[in-house]
Amino acid sequence: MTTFSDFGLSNEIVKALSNMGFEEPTPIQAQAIPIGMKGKDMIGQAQTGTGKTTAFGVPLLEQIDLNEGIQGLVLAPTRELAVQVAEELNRIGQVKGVRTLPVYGGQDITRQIRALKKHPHIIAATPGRLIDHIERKTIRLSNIKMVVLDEADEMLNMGFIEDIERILSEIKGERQTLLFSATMPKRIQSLAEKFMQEPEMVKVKAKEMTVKNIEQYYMEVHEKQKFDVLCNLLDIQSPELAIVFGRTKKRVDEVVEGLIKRGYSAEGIHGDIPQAKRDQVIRRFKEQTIDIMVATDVAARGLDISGVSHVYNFDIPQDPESYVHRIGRTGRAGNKGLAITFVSPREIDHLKIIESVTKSKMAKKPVPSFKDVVAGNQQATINKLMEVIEKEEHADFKRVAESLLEDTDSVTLLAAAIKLLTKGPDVTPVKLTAVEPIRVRKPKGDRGGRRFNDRSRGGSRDRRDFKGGRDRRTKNRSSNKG
Ligand SMILES: Nc1ncnc2c1ncn2[C@@H]1O[C@H](COP(=O)(O)OP(=O)(O)OP(=O)(O)O)[C@@H](O)[C@H]1O
Ligand SMILES: [Mg+2]
Repeated sequence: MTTFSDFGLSNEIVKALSNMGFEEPTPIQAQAIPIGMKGKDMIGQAQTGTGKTTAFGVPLLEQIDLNEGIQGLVLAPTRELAVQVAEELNRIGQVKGVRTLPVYGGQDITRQIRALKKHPHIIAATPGRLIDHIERKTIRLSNIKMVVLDEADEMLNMGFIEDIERILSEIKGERQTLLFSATMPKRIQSLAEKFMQEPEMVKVKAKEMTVKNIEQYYMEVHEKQKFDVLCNLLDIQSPELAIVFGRTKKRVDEVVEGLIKRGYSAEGIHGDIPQAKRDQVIRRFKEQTIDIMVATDVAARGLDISGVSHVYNFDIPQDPESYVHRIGRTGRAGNKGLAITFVSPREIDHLKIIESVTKSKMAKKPVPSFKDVVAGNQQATINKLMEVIEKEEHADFKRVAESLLEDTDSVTLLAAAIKLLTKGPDVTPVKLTAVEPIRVRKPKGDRGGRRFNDRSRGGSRDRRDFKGGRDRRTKNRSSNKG
């Protein structure tokens, strides 16, 4: 068995990894850490949830000299991801004393400037805000030894290329550049050629782009039925935590509103929601104060939230990469997960393209019948009853129960209790604006498909959703949006 100590790491880092419960390196870690430690440039690809953060984090942390300034830089496409990467690097780096600071748009810049004065060693940033700091001279990149582009392909999709170029041009001298993602569209090649020196390709071989421990299904659902089917599934499957992906910000808002009307605890996250609120939603979701998070693709990449048992694609994703990343929010670090994609009848061709590019098959699952829903709700009640018994929360009620049993038999009493506790069909009206189905557009003389690999030319994605929200750089710097 390979262990982390086989890589010639410092005792502090080995200890930190063991404190985190990482007993052995994952395949991408086993391949990437030795190459990273040699100082080589690298392109790393491995499936979602397989530990890419630690794969680049360890060689990065090992290079840090505690007496120097900012020496490492991780760029990420979204603000939440920058925060999460910083958290993970801080956990691994703490025994050694390495400090990582997240720097992202939407957060008070003076607060960031104050934090920068405490001399972090590594910055995990979204490109737009980092450029703000470079311009203000509150961050200097002159000592940078290593740059990591996490979710590099997504940063390209979002049009961050110029920002990245600008940032890298600020870094003089020798630098090691790493580029990581679960998906590597061909376009990455040009990025690599431009910014990297003879990069090693590290790819964890897998037949499918998605991990095996995620069960994948699709349901053929008419637009108008989607909301009721979602509610039924939530009742039947009672996910520990669920992420529901919708196509647009408006869609997310409407689904959240509908879910709340029907009594679910749900909140939304998308690019127009103020950063403080976005942070709060993520926090509440992690703490399981809410158990459903409805999101646009802003939450599709990199987020690692334990307990996410179900992903529902309320709207089918625009492209195969998005599908891979969305469903990859479940089934992480070897856990099981379930992903269900709603497909309207006219989107079946689009579904086939996703299946063929990702080389994974989604089994068709029938929409739940009325009987399934009733049975599901009853089962949920029974689970709740058994949980009370297990936790011994019923002691105070024993006396009442005994006195009730003097006049009524136990089966009758229990049946009445189950009836009372079981959720009936909730038909509270919910209004959703219909979205157009995604159609496969076949270019002349082409059977379609391939072009979906290359989103930069596809252009069908709702870009408006990303403005500001995904830290896109805006012209108006003073708004501090990027
Ligand atoms: N060696 C290890 N042993 C056990 N758990 C690990 C190990 N390495 C990482 N993990 C855990 O696995 C989870 C997923 O890791 P990470 O977020 O780095 O995945 P990823 O490959 O970057 O996924 P994505 O493509 O979705 O960004 C995290 O909770 C992390 O703490
Ligand atoms: Mg990641």
